[in-house]
Amino acid sequence: MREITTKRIMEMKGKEKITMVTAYDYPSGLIADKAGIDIIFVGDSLGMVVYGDENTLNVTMDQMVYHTRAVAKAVKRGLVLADMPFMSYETSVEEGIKNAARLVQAGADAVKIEGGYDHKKLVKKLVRSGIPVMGHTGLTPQRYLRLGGYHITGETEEEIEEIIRDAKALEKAGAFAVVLEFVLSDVAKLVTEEVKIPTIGIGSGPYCDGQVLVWHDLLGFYEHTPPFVKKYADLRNIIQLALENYKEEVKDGKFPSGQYYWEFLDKDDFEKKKKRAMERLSQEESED
Ligand SMILES: Nc1nc(=O)c2c([nH]1)NC[C@@H]1CN(c3ccc(C(=O)N[C@@H](CCC(=O)O)C(=O)O)cc3)CN21
Ligand SMILES: CC(C)C(=O)C(=O)O
Ligand SMILES: [Mg+2]
Repeated sequence: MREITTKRIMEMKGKEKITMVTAYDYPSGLIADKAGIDIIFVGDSLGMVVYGDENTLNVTMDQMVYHTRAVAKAVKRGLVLADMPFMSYETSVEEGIKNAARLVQAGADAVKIEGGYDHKKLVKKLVRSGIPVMGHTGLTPQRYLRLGGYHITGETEEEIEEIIRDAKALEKAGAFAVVLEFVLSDVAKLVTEEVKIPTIGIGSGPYCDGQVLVWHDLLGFYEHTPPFVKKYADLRNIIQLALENYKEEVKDGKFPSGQYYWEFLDKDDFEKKKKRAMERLSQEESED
């Protein structure tokens, strides 16, 4: 059992801000855990930031299982959360349960689904089966085609109603928290006040109970990140400089220098062994 449980996350509401970051492999899981992040999240943003797709719709259960396993091996303290990918829970409650179980068996402590009200039956069944669930409302990227892109949410009264309805349905069904993605901050504040479960914001302002960002965005791997991202490091530039340096040193014959390779100390010994090896080779060649 890891130190951070869904129970601990729920108790943090109103007391301590919840921190969450995505991770997709062993080294990122290790670093996020060592940094003391509360929730280490294998998001389906995987499809975009790791696999280079323009949306998250091509991510498969097999990919989520594979990446969850790598992250789970690294994380000792934080809560490991895994996204349910597109069409892994929409077809039926049974399908959703089966797929959530695969993520748990790969090492996830909880799963996240997009939506709330539409999936209350699934959430209830998962929680009863022992699988903690996080919901997700506001901008739901798995509805990319219907939404026609990634836009801010909560501007109309219908949208405000839908976001609150989702959050309340999730709370009632037993979800332990809800992500509010790209929601106007006034609306995110209202939702945070209206439900007892923690709200975790991304692009939704400071009134949420916690914050989540995508690994590649906050570490500066891209030029084009969503407008709500603060870049805490410029790793793309650091990595590019390191690679250019490596390239130059190889081209100039500076790498590898003495400390990075090994040679015979006794050159006579080498000459003897070389002679015998070469003789054996020409013997074999004449036999072929
Ligand atoms: N790397 C990454 N970071 C994310 O935060 C993230 C993903 N990928 N993929 C899934 C969703 C999609 N997200 C996004 C992506 C782009 C915008 C964005 O650029 N919005 C622009 C244009 C919106 C419009 O066309 O109206 C904006 O200025 O708001 C917002 C949220 C957030 N999520
Ligand atoms: C943007 C976050 C909340 C997400 O769902 C993901 O990274 O997949
Ligand atoms: Mg996601």
